[in-house]
Amino acid sequence: MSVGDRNGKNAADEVGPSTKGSDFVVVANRLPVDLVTAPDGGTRWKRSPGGLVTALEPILRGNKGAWVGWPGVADADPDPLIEDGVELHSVPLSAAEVEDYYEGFSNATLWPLYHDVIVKPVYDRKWWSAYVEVNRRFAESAAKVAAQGATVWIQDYQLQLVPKMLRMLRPDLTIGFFLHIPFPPIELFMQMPWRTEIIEGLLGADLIGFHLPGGAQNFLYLARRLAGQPTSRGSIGVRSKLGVVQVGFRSVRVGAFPISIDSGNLDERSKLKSIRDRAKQIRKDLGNPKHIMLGVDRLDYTKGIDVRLNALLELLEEKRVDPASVAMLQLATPSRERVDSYVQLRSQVERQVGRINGEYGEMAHPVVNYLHRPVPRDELIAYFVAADVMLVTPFRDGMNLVAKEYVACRSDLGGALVLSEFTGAAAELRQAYLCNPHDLEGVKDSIVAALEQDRDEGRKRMRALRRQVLTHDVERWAKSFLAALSGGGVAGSALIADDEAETS
Ligand SMILES: Nc1ncnc2c1ncn2[C@@H]1O[C@H](COP(=O)(O)OP(=O)(O)O)[C@@H](O)[C@H]1O
Ligand SMILES: O=P(O)(O)OC[C@H]1O[C@H](O[C@H]2O[C@H](CO)[C@@H](O)[C@H](O)[C@H]2O)[C@H](O)[C@@H](O)[C@@H]1O
Repeated sequence: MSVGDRNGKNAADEVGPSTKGSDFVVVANRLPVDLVTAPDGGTRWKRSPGGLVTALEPILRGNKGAWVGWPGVADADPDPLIEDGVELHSVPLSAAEVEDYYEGFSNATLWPLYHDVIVKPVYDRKWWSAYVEVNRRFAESAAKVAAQGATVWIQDYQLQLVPKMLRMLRPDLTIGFFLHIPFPPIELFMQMPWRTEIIEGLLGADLIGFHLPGGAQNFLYLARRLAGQPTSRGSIGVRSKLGVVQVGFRSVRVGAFPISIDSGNLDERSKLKSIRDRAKQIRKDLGNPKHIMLGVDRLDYTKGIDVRLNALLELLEEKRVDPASVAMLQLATPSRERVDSYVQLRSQVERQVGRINGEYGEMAHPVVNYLHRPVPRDELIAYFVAADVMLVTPFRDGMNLVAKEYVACRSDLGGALVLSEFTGAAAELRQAYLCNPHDLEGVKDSIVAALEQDRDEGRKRMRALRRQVLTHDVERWAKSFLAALSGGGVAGSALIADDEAETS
């Protein structure tokens, strides 16, 4: 489905946006579209249904829904597309805004700060101004699109000021916010020069969702401390026991809603003969090694790609792994390529791959096969089916959907998952080979344990992992958040003010 070309509309989609507005609006940094080059050389917009879109599409369709977001390219402003009752509204960004709001404040300030300061966050006043300005534009766009009394669901760290801005423009709306990345420990968040503005921005929502109870708990503390609002005490549960911040007459609820994937669909696709055959072919192409190890990530310093490569190098050096018996495949999707730390990471990873292959590879048989590009969905599923050991070793990750995707694709109960304790997924996938990415010896031991696992032990682990992933899919995530937003869920009771909190 196309979304209009760069300068005009696609004939099929020449329908104006709804005049009364939408009853359900998703606001996210990105629109679910890609700019593609057509055979005639022209550029066109094509829908790109990621996990979030898949989860929300039925709700969007059933509720005269709309999606507000940036089309992902500087200065692009495609006309609204309407299909099956879902409208896509673009928020255009200039090249300077992409630099200051997206690459700068979002991805060189917030991203590293919220990921345990793995690289040093940059605090730049110009970037902050751009962040405020772009958040205002998103809020204004959502305010125009939403019908009277509509529900608006704002996504992620790029848009933390939108809840408050939108509430001021449209007090009639029900506003939800979900943070897809970790909410940092209090002492790290306190570095942020604009910390109070961010907390107050989020408090414009009626419900603020995090992946894990710990993030929600950190937020409650900061709402007391920085915004001076009384909050509930008591622990927050997973999809239960919500916390409360009292903001004047409004009760803002805070909870943990771990995201997931369309696990049923992956499970089904992974059983297709075409995918099974492709998995066999991949093994053959890799020289029929005894073990295939796989990494699938955006090329991001949070993902610990360097950790697993270091672990593999040492295992080869120590002869705990035989280079003739393993092949590793590392897929690394290019990401945020103009941000310094990402440029450096790419050189580092490519140096490590070169070193391992230089020392341990054979002609036409490298130990590490490295692809710096995204691969088509079915090809990725075939890699998951082929991989004996899946390596997921982030230093910090909000959830990590790749870990869940691998499990969903293993209906054969084969394979083993090595998973960092510092991912959101580790809270649910307890039967993985869990490891601490800061402890290289521990990572090496986990890899060896996964490579050498007994077949029955492996099947037992995979069965338990699959039970979790297949019963907790992305639809359940969306429904549980939206049910809580519309008034469900158990709120914490007693409120606690900052001065009491300090002494209790
Ligand atoms: N090289 C690749 N080719 C295709 N899809 C990829 C590739 N790398 C990552 N993905 C997909 O991108 C998504 C990444 O999600 P996740 O693991 O949660 O991390 P993040 O959102 O931080 O990148 C997954 O759905 C994964 O399958
Ligand atoms: O939009 P980009 O800058 O290209 O980045 C891609 C997305 O990365 C982040 O993903 C996070 O969300 C996942 C789903 O909740 C979660 O599993 C993962 O741990 C997070 O890192 C980011 O949060 C998105 O906004 C980006 O679009």
